[in-house]
Amino acid sequence: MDQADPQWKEEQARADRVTESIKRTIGRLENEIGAVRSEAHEIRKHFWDEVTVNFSTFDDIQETYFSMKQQADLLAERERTERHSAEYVDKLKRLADSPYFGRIDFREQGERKAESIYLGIASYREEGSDEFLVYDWRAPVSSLYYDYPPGPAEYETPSGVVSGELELKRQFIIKGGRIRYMFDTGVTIGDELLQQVLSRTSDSAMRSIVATIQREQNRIIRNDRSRMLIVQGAAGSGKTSAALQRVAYLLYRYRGTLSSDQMVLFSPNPMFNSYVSSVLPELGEANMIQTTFQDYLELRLGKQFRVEDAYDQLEYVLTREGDACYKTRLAAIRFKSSSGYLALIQAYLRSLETSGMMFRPVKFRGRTIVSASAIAEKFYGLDRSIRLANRIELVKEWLLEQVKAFEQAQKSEAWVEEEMQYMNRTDYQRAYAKLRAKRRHLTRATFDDAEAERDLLAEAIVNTELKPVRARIRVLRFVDAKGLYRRLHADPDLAASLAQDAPLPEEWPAIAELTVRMIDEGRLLYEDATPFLYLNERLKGFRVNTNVRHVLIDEVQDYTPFQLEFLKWLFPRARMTALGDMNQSIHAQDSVLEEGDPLTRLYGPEQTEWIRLTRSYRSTREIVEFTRAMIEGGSEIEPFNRSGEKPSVLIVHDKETLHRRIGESLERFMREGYESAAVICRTAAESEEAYAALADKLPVRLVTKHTPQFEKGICVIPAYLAKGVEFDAVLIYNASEDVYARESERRLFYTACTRAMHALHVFAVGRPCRFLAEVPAETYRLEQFV
Ligand SMILES: Nc1ncnc2c1ncn2[C@@H]1O[C@H](COP(=O)(O)OP(=O)(O)OP(=O)(O)O)[C@@H](O)[C@H]1O
Repeated sequence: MDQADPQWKEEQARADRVTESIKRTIGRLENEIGAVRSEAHEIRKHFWDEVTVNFSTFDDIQETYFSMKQQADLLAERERTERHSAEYVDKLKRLADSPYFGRIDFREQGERKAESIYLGIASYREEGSDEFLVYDWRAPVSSLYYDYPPGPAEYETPSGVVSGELELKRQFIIKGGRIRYMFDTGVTIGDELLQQVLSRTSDSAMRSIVATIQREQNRIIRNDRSRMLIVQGAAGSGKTSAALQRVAYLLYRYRGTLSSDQMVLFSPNPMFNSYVSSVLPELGEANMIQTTFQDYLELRLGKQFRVEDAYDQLEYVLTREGDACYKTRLAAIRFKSSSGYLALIQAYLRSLETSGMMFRPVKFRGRTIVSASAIAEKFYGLDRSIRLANRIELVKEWLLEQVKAFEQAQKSEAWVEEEMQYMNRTDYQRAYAKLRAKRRHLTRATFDDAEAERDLLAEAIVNTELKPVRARIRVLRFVDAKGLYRRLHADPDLAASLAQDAPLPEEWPAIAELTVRMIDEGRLLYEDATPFLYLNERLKGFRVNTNVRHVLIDEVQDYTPFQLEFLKWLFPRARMTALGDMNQSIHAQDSVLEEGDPLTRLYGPEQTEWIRLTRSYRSTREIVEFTRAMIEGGSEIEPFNRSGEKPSVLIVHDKETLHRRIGESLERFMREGYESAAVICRTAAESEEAYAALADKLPVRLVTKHTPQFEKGICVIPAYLAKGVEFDAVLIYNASEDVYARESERRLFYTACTRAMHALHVFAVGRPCRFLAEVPAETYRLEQFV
């Protein structure tokens, strides 16, 4: 449709009316905010004038308290009103620029006339009017827009299903109040608009997809039945986008009972956090909590061990093939990430209920207050039906009592006498004042009594000195989780006797030896971090977070069954949304998305729902046709109909030519107006090499695991850090057969190539790797440079 069309004119006239109305409301609200702000200012200024302060009697104190509280409440109320109105004004300003993106005409069954419903990022109606000029995209009726082409349609409301006929579906792009594009859609929604949206160059960050959400994505966004929602979707199929829209939807659907700090998104790395952080604010919502699993591990284990991170583990796998322990390490990663190892640890925990617990003695100044064996005796003397963690709690109380008895006995020890001699006057008086406060019956006369005085001071000294002992007991330091984990590896019979259902891998003796060596060096390998933490928490009682109601895990294929089990324990009141693509699992372990389906087992099939996404929106048809040929089952991936140039495979014979050609491609991409390009490398070391070769000719940035911010421009990045993000143009640094030599790197390579939106250049020094050899020749252009 073009601007001369009478319908276009009609729509523009309506858009003008709506924007004018919104602007009027903004003006009115801004005045109101001004008034409330100055009222709050006045309250603050005259706060004490309005408060009667009198502390003479109990009644006066009470009155003072109430009058202060009244003033404070008044102030808080004004501040709240101001904040809410300001937030609403921000939302309205966005609406004034682009009030809506869709219109549906829906005729409800039994009605003669259809109602026109306009959809935008928030609802809007004029004050005093019942008519919604704009409906929030999350309102029940709005789902018609996403779910149906014109024809019979229905939508769910809290009070039941509403059926009828969708007579029109129209899409708009409105900017600055002007309609830029307008389409009526036929069969599927959004194709034309989606074309528009997808063909532009990338911003520095991810955007909301509110105007073009697809039907399958809408199922993810509005799903509020299942405890566990698993989304298995092809690269670029909109998993992350749908997850973020889902957060916005849930905040709307459960407004008043659900807030953004009750939702947590687990991201693959900190840079990804910054990449997605503007989507929710763009929709006028506050961001959920964003974190990484690594952050959590560091927080919990960082004091006890030097914990290897996921990237160092991956770098090891990719670069240290010649290492003496390489095979052992690979076997360790595979086994320790499996459900079999989880079962082994669970069997170990069960066995500890009857025997084998390890404790550390409670000591003070080199003397044992309670020995490890006495603790064990107490522990196993307790009723065996009590859970491990509860028994440990009881032992804790018992130990504190033992320390109390010990404290009494210590008062007459020589060291106490000695300490007393060294006490200066201030310490002395302070100790006395403290004791006096504690024991109100203490009188001056008692203090004069030398014997009593000595006794009291001795008590104070012993008490202070024993504080750290009690603190250690309270944090359960007497439970030797490290020793227990070590023993599982050090005692060859133990693991074998526990692993009855799932046999140990044949490399177990070597794995066990490696783990013991690491623990003795104060180190914990990444594959041991979560299992160790799991054992520790199950023994000591999980520190759970009951506030969180929704946990979203992106790139779930890179999690182990352990980590997922862990998150389930950690957030006992949360629903989980797990999004992933098994073709993008980059670690050496089996992916949870395929290995015996541990994801479904987590909450059981009744509470679990799977949604599959097969359409890829990120890349052009040509790029999808090229990349999908690299993976098994790739033919199921459907490209969205958007064309671009064919990917290029460029073969060079030396690094010098490689760097020159990469430089030329990059210059061309920038000339063509691409805003972001990435030279994707296999490892951190290769990234450094590429960066060193390119940095003096081009404005490139090197991305490392510490890079916090996603920015546009050109970057050099290892493949595993490019997970989840996208670039207008991607250049694979060196896809030669000696670089990507192993079958196990297929998915890493695929992940790297699928980051490209519009252009993909794959370089290879010498013969290209096997993954390229398998791709049909007609899907790419081959260039050779001598
Ligand atoms: N319905 C949609 N409308 C417009 N753009 C979309 C839609 N769905 C996805 N996209 C775009 O496709 C690109 C890929 O989306 P997203 O990153 O969410 O996919 P993903 O499945 O998480 O990808 P990956 O697994 O490869 O990281 C993004 O640019 C996103 O904006």
